[in-house]
Amino acid sequence: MTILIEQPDLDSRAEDLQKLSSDINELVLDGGFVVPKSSVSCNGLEAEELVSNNAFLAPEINSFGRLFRDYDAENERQKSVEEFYRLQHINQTLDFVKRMREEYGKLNRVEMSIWECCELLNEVVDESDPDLDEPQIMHLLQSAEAIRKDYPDEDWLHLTALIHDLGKVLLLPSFGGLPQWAVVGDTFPLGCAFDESNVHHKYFKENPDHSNPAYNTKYGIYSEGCGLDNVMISWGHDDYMYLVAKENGTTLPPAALFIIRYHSFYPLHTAGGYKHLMNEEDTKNLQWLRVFNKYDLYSKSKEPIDVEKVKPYYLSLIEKYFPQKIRW
Ligand SMILES: O[C@H]1[C@H](O)[C@@H](O)[C@H](O)[C@@H](O)[C@H]1O
Ligand SMILES: [Fe+2]
Ligand SMILES: [Fe+2]
Repeated sequence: MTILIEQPDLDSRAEDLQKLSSDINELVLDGGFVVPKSSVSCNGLEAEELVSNNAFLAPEINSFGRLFRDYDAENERQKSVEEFYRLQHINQTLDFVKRMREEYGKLNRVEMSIWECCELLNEVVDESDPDLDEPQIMHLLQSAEAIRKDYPDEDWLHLTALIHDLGKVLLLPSFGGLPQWAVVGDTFPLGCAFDESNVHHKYFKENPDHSNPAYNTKYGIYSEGCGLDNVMISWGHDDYMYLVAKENGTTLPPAALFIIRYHSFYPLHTAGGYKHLMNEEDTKNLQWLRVFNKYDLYSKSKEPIDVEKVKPYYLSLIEKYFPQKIRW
């Protein structure tokens, strides 16, 4: 027990509190990323072994003092998040996704390096996220540094974390200035019934595909085990960044591309919906995505990262896995 004999001045109390909160954060992070280390390499794709032993202890509260991904909480922020999902669920249709993929697949808008894009992301605000109001570059670095700490030898995972949300530049005018509902938020397949594992599922009722008999059955236009590569997923930052990485000839492994492409597909990777569309390869890659997801979600905190300090490391990874200038 501690006995306080003197009332500390306000400044030093504020400092103490800050220190305490950063210690707690440190603890939460340490406790939050307990994933068994192993020497598995990505090419061996033995993440399964790694995940099944996963002793993961997730932190319970986000930096607003609330549960992570609590879409039913009663507060102002949730109201705007819900409005975001209403628009997203009404406007994402199979036809829209097809048009977007074709249009953005041309990669004829901008030429720049990966790091330049990281810096651009600071201009971007994500209205779908109930857990984050820090600049996006902090989120990239926080998730990359957290996964690097637990998987020091898997440098491909560090870079994957750094770039996974870069597709959010679609919100910027030079990338077409798409509306939030066409860029962020959880993703889901089009061309088959909307599963109840989607958050705020009720708003799909107003989506024109909902009443189309070709699209509103369990399989819709797909078949059992057809593979996610053949499924049209709602358009946004995931699929765009996947296209950018792939078409610019990244040497990142397939698991990295899978993570980038499906990291917002919570209805599948967290809620377990739509599994009937997966093939064997998806099942293997999903193990890595699940590892990644913990770091993506639970590293969101107020703990700042010294950008200049870590920048040289990430520049070396970018150089290893990407050409200098790439097409966006
Ligand atoms: O609000 C979040 C955020 O926008 C993430 O970047 C995305 O990956 C999530 O799935 C989404 O729900
Ligand atoms: Fe994301
Ligand atoms: Fe993210």
